[in-house]
Amino acid sequence: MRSYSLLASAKINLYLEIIGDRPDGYHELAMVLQSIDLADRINLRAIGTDTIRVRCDHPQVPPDKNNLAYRAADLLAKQFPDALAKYGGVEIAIHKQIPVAAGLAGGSANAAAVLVGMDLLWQLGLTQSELQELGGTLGSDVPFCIAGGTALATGRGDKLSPLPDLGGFSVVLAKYRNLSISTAWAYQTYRQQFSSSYCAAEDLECRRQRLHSGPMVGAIAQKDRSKIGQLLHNDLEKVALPVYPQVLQLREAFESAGALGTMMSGSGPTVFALAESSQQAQQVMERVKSAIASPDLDFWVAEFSNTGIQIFSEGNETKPPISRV
Ligand SMILES: C[C@@](CO)(OP(=O)(O)O)[C@H](O)COP(=O)(O)OP(=O)(O)OC[C@H]1O[C@@H](n2ccc(N)nc2=O)[C@H](O)[C@@H]1O
Ligand SMILES: Nc1ncnc2c1ncn2[C@@H]1O[C@H](COP(=O)(O)OP(=O)(O)O)[C@@H](O)[C@H]1O
Repeated sequence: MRSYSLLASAKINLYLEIIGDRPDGYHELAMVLQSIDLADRINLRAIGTDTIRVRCDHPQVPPDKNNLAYRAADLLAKQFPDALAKYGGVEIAIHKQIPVAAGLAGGSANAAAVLVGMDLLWQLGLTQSELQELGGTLGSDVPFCIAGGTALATGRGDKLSPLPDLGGFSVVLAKYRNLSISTAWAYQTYRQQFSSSYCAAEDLECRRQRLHSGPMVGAIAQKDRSKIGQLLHNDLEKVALPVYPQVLQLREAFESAGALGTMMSGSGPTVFALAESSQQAQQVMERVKSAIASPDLDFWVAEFSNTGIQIFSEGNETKPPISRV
């Protein structure tokens, strides 16, 4: 096969707790990550020359070496020079639906899709854990984006334990179009403000005591939707909401809109709310739209998904991914 088309799912953070510093300079985390069916389309095509080309239809996404999708292809080219010589380079076309720098892991999902797709294109035969090992060198969220579904993520977010699938949840997401939050800024600011309460890397007892993800994991095991809604948590809200009053206002509007629960996703600024059905999600969205009448606010209604990456060979297409509403 000379080309593949893939769908790369966004994620939301149902739970994000910062435990302390890590020797590698990152933060030790406990997160619950969830794939949703808001997805980018990635088309991969073998090309004659030994180059990597990226095209993307989003003005904020660099179509060059800084693109995470490019970096994923380059990583494989360096690891497997014989495959590059045998099969040639690759053209990566990215059709963005996932908003950029939004806390939804769009770039990580694109890198995950390139790793999964090029493994097929170059017939490398890598296992999922080998792909995740490679993905972890590109970004902390990439291993989850390869696996997808519902997972507990620890370490810097790259150590995954699968959790039971949470089918049947709908989710409404909202983001101010021209507002982005840098992940590095969010963690750095958290460190500046809260590092006095961090557990030291070697203090395992402190780390164990700090961890509060148990009730959320229990609620997921029981598929207790209202409990899951109540237990949503994100430590990064503590730095983002005071600095971005429009995100705080959005959170408050969702809080009053009758959803199961609401939270900022990852480093933000996207805010999401969980609903029992797509009908309830639509109602929540309409209430928030009438509470905040801003032309700069974009909304999406999506469903929880149990896959990270979906693969289609050329000509084997399915319904188009979710788009903005
Ligand atoms: C916050 C989260 C929550 O899922 O997602 P996003 O909001 O970016 O989607 C993740 O932790 C982001 O993962 P990802 O975006 O892959 O992060 P990376 O590229 O590995 O790191 C970006 C920057 O965030 C900081 N970082 C990241 C992960 C971590 N455990 N500790 C950190 O301190 C580091 O300063 C790093 O420079
Ligand atoms: N393929 C890609 N898709 C989106 N953003 C990308 C990509 N490659 C690089 N980037 C850059 O990565 C940064 C983070 O984007 P993204 O992954 O969408 O956000 P987040 O880390 O909040 O989930 C942006 O500044 C963007 O320019």
